[in-house]
Amino acid sequence: MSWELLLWLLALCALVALVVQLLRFLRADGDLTLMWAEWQGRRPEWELTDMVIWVTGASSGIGEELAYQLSKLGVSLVLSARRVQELERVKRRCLENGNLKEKDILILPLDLTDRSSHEAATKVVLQEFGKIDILVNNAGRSQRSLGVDTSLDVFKELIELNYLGTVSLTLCVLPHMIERKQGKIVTVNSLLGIISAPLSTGYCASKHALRGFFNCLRAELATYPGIVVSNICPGPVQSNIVKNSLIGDVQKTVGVDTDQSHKMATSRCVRLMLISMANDLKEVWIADQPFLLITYLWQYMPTWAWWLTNKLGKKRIENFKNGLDADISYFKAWKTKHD
Ligand SMILES: NC(=O)c1ccc[n+]([C@@H]2O[C@H](COP(=O)([O-])OP(=O)(O)OC[C@H]3O[C@@H](n4cnc5c(N)ncnc54)[C@H](O)[C@@H]3O)[C@@H](O)[C@H]2O)c1
Repeated sequence: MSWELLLWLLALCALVALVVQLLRFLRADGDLTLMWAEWQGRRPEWELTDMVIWVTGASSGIGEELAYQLSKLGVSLVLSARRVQELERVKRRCLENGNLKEKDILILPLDLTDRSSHEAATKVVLQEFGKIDILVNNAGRSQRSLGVDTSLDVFKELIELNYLGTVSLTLCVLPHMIERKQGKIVTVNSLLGIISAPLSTGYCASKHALRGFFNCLRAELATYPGIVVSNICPGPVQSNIVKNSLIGDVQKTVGVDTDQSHKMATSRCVRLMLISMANDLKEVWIADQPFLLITYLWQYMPTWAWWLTNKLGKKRIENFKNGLDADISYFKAWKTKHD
């Protein structure tokens, strides 16, 4: 074989490898660090056992699914939200399908906006289990209304709940982690804590604030390498978030279920969250396409990203005004299925 042919063959192989990697990248449903951790990293089944894990917003959606997946790992669970009956339902399912016993799950009712209750709640967990290894700040609420049609009370409520409530609970738990020089603070943020979209002015503001707070906190805790501060940033995921979203008035929510088949399955999002926790990742992006690509674009080419955001944003508003899920139909063909 001539040298020239050999070189052509090598170049062809390199091209095929590049195309394969590009296709993999396009089909990924997490950022590259997360995908690497899923492929080569530590398994949640090895890393997260024997831990005390406190999950807020455990009565529905991502928090509920997190409780189910954690209950299979042999941890001690603290389940918090406002509705005790719903938490009891989640606890029953954890006991039926997981590896935990009654004494391993504590139901701890908590309203995140009632900041005066956070210190006492933290004491209850410490009295019950003696330590808190992971705090999962998951409880939160979204918004579906144009900024111009939204009362100031809605912005206030979203900041009180998503931002101040989360910060307050974290500040109650943090001294305990500092004393032990270890722990993980895992906050379910959103891609909307990085990028922006119409109909979510107040929600985006609260999640951007949260990301700023936790990124600074992580820098301040650099002298405690055993304390991990992690931002989980999902794109659209199946849950009750849209149904519970505030519309222009703080007393009003969307209130109805819309088709969610285009969104990532809750179980897949939670599995990737567990991989992130097992590998101490600082920030992860979890989303199907096109949301991941749009986020990369925001990161590297903001001006182009704005062009695309404005195009998709028009569709988002149109969908919502037609009574559909705001994100339902821009790029159905891109959707990747993992479940
Ligand atoms: N589902 C998505 O598409 C998506 C995308 C990005 C980020 N998130 C984030 O994920 C987190 C979980 O949301 P979800 O999608 O599971 O929605 P969800 O509505 O199904 O669950 C929200 C949970 O938060 C709890 N909660 C609400 N207000 C509370 C309060 N005042 N005090 C205590 N608990 C309260 C609810 O009871 C519920 O358990 C939120 O922080 C949300 O911003 C969701």
